[in-house]
Amino acid sequence: MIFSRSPADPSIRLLRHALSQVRGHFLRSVAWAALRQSAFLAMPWLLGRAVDAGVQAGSPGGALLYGGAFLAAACVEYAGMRGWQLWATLADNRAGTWLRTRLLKAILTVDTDTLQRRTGTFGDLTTRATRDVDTVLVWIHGLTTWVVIGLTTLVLVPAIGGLDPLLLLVAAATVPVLLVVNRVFPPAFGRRAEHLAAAHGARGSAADELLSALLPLRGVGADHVLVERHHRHSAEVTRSTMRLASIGSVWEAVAFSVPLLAVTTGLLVGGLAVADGRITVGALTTFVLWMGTVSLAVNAMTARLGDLTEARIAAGRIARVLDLPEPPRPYIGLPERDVLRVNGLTVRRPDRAAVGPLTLTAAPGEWVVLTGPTGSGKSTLLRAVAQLVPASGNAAFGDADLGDLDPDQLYRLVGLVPEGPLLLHGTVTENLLLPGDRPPAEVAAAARTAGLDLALAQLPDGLDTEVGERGGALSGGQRQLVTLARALLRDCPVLLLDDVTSALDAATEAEVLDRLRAATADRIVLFATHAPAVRARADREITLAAPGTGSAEPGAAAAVPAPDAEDLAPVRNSAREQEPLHG
Ligand SMILES: Nc1ncnc2c1ncn2[C@@H]1O[C@H](COP(=O)(O)OP(=O)(O)OP(=O)(O)O)[C@@H](O)[C@H]1O
Repeated sequence: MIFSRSPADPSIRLLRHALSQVRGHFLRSVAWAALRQSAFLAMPWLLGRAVDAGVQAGSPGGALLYGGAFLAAACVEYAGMRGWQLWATLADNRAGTWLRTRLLKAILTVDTDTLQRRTGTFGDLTTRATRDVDTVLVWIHGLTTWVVIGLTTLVLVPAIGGLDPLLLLVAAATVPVLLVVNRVFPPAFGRRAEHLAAAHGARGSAADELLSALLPLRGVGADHVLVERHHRHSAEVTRSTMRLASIGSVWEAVAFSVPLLAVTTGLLVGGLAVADGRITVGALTTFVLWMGTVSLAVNAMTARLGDLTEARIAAGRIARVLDLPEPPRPYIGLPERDVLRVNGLTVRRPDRAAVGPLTLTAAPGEWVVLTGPTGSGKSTLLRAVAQLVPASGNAAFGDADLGDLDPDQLYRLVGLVPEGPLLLHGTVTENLLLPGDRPPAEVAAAARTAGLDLALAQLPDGLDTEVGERGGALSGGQRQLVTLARALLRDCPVLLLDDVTSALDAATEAEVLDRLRAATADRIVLFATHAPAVRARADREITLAAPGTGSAEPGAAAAVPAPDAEDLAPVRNSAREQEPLHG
């Protein structure tokens, strides 16, 4: 039924795509399900024949023969069921891995602004990668059931008609009732399922925030706000779950009672037919068992319709993230070192003052400081240079526009160290090697350049020190040094450093900056900061205007020479780039 929908619908497109990834496993599960259902449908007939041979014809040999055939069919049914479930499970597992891998790739390659705009929020990415993917997998797993339902209809319509047309009429009478039931319930079920998915998403965000911000907010006595917010979202999840369950239970109960009523009616009608001698006791036995199968098939159909409704909603939520990445770009030949040219880079966000424009040219070995009032856009512009935020204007390395590069190639070229250092649970070394393995000598050199050796001297296990949850077992300054060393290990020709020394004491900061300056003699460094020590070591400085006050003309954020250490009066805004101080 999914295939009848418009392929333009992203959720249907995604469901189809996920299914096509596991076509082989799915078809095998279909074959096993068909085998299982054939045996399952034959069993009532064989039992009926055994009853007739034994009871009606008084032939123990015949009863034994049909009884044996019944057992053989039961064995085939058992084997078929195992094969069906095994291949269906393999199919949904593989589809899950494929979906999660795509989702993670998409999240890693897309900029956070776009992600937020398209998905509405950051936090429920977790829900998309877990609950939503699982919902799609339930649908894939249950899809084979349609084969079972189809086979049951194909076989049982003529078979029950062959027993007695009146019995077929009783069985057929259930169909319009079920059609009505399945027309009434899915829309309401779908709306409530959507509400539940959104509630899970909001709770995911609240949980994320609770984990990441609990400590800082506890410091100002506001941690209860996070806890209460999480409770509120949890309560909404409970309410939505109950609302969905209440309609789901009515739907299932109605769908279950209709075939049961049909069985009861069938027994009455069948009993009369036996009394009239129109059918045998064995045929009545067969009919009653087959009606049980009809009841199972109807239940399964109801459940599968519910799965499809939920899977479409979940797939739509996943598709909103998956549709984000740009098509893959080919690798292009690039020089090891070249000039960085930023031309009119401007970030515009809804309801916010534009940030930029930023225009600059920097040659290998140059340090350019980006300074300006709080909120003037230093971090945003660094992220825009790194292509992590959509921006107008452009940034190029030599002749290559950074926006045209494959993300992997881009991040070998441009290393961004963001303002808030992020470490993962593990040792210092493990955190340094997150981007990839490097020889110990290189790790030691990067650690030294970043001044990590100074910090490590205070730590019990040096590079093997455990950093704790999100680096919480290190000081803020130590965390900054680890993230700086991690970026240095990438040996990128362009380094974008966002206030990476803000948590260091003056002496450590001076030492780290001197080492960094020496180690980046052939690299371009763009440093966003207010720090006098950095500004004193820079070749040039670009001062951004306060938010909302900048000129719309390119060059409003232009470069001026960096001040000397002792001459750190506020720098002027200038619309022209001035001569560098050094080299
Ligand atoms: N994800 C976002 N969505 C919308 N606006 C944002 C986002 N991130 C930052 N901004 C806004 O962009 C502006 C520039 O922020 P940015 O962090 O670049 O400033 P900054 O100069 O680095 O500030 P600071 O000196 O405080 O680090 C601010 O007004 C900020 O509120």
